Amino acid sequence: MSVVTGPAERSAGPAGLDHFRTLEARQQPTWPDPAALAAATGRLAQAAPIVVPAQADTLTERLAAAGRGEAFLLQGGDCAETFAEANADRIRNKIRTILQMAVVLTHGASTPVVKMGRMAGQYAKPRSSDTETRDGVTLPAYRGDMINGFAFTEQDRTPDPERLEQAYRISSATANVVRAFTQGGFADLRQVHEWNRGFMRNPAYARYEKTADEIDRAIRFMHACGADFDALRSVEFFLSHEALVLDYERAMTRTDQRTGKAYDTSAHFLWIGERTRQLDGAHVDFMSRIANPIGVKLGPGTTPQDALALTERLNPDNLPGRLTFVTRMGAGTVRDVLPAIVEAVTWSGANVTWVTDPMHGNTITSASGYKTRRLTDVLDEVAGFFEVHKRLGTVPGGLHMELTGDDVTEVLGGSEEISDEGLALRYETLVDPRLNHQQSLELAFQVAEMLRA
Ligand SMILES: O=C[C@H](O)[C@H](O)COP(=O)(O)O
Ligand SMILES: C=C(OP(=O)(O)O)C(=O)O
Repeated sequence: MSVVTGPAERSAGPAGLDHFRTLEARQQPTWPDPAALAAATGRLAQAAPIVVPAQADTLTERLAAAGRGEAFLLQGGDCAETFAEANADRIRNKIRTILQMAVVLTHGASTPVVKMGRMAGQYAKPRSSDTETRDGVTLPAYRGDMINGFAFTEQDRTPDPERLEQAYRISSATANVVRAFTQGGFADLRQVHEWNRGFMRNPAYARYEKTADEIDRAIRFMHACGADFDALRSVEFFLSHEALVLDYERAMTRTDQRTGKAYDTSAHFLWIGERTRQLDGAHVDFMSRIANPIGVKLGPGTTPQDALALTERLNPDNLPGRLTFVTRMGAGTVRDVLPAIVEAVTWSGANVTWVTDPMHGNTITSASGYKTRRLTDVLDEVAGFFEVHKRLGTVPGGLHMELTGDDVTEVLGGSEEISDEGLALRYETLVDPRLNHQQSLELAFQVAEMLRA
């Protein structure tokens, strides 16, 4: 835990943007060389933005619609992106998975699905412990490629500010590839539906055939009505990550010429994690001063008072779409803890978009020692989230998932059953387990059924 320090010339930045430097900032790296940090963030402060403020404003409108039940958010991507895997194949696979899920969810929800990647910036992780010990050797914990390397050597594990610039360059390149895939015909609705049909060829997935048939018929109906499918060849796709490393987020913040407001141009949407959402902490202060749409993760220890205080602090103007609460309670807890929070916020009149993260409250260690999750728990938390909102007459606005487009074996279960022994086959995540491509699609089909119900 440390107070973030930075170059003096920015300590009195516009609109108190640097006030966070006087507050406690949890989960920050201990940079060994302050001069190198100042040089790196100074260069970042001059760099071109990754996203522009107008796109962030568009997302605020989309999230407001999700808050009213007129759209549904699908946010997904790696737990921790890595520099090594920021290549076209991996990015394409992830986008394809999200697009496939989105078609199924659009059908289930009968509303537009807002598509958002945990991508192009998800390079920093909060950790339970500052250090890791192996065979009697203790080194700093791996905190994400933006900070240090995964290899267990002193050199790799020492936080290196040059990595902030590398994260910026790789995120910019990723954003470019994302735009190429989502604007260039790859997103064609008919093609995406064909991929889902391919998924159905596996007998294990026959139970989803009815939904696929219905989507088929809907597409043929649209075609018969003369729908312009060429206009559906590109999709809106937004970028997001956890705003954890405040030196990076501050350096990427620019004043918007149109409005004079500050926007963090590292992503359209940023969220504060469960471990850094202290009301008087640096993260909440910094995020209260930027105009992007933002999220806060709420774990099972959240009280209704905590949630209310966050709405007042982070969205004093009560702008719809500005604030999303991403609840991650755990399958066994969501039905007990979530109702009081939703009720209190709803009664206060605060505009909040409610999203479920069914991953982070359901992490377990397998008998074979892997950090994993059960697909059944993930689905159960989503079901609990829908049940609570249905009971209260409030709006379940979306899903926040850790997933990948590849055939990894990190989460237990699924129709192509991944067992405890199977985890070792392709366990590739550097921090938390992700749904693989097939599991992600299965989840989408099951959530579509919940949405229709
Ligand atoms: O993604 C969430 C956290 O970074 C992660 O769960 C922390 O994991 P740890 O307990 O292994 O540090
Ligand atoms: C760390 C994360 O989640 P949480 O803050 O909910 O634990 C995350 O989403 O990567």
